[in-house]
Amino acid sequence: AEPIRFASSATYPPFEFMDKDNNIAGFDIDLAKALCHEMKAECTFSNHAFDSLIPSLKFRRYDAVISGMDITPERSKQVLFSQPYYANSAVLIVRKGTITSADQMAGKRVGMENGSTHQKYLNEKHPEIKTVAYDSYQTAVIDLKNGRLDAVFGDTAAVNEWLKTSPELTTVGEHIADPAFFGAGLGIAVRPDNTELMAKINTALDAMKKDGTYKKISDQWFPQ
Ligand SMILES: NC(=[NH2+])NCCC[C@H](N)C(=O)O
Repeated sequence: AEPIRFASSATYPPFEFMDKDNNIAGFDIDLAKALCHEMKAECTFSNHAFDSLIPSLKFRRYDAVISGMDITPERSKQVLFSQPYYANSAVLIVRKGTITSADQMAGKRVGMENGSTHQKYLNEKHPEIKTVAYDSYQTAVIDLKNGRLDAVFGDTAAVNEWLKTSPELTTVGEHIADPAFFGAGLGIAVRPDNTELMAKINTALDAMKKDGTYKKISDQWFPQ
């Protein structure tokens, strides 16, 4: 059988990142590997810029995208999403002792990844904030630390991971989960005509949610 080629943007721990041995790793990767085991399929993984994932999926460079990707109405016009596999929310981070409340954000420079739902949300809902687009969240966080940005806006689970290694940063304001922008959770995407693969993925997800495999992987990456 042909392998299933998965693509991710591996700059977003704990979802996907390059580990110290330069292997792609993370919650999404472990989940995809378990899915492939369940589907009795061979899987490969590759790393790309986040904003190229959907266009290259359409060009058949790979078969599926798993990349901390929100299931949004807009993306659903271009790709077919699986059932949600993770419920998320978004939050702002700043350097401690700078901004203390979300109502101080007017005119501030906020970084986020190009093509992300966070970018779209801020551009549409908060035109008073100056958005700065980055190739990857990793670079945005570096610029927040060195003062080129006032804040970074990202998924809560990813933000929590950055905070672990950046004691000088902290969250500010509420967690945002507006479904019009952030959808119904994270999903795996395939081409719209690939209903066969999607049916297999959803069946495998159901089985893994039922037999405890999903919980085991989730507990490992998101310890309570
Ligand atoms: N692997 C990544 N870099 N993912 C970024 C995802 C950001 C956000 N959850 C979105 O769907 O737009």
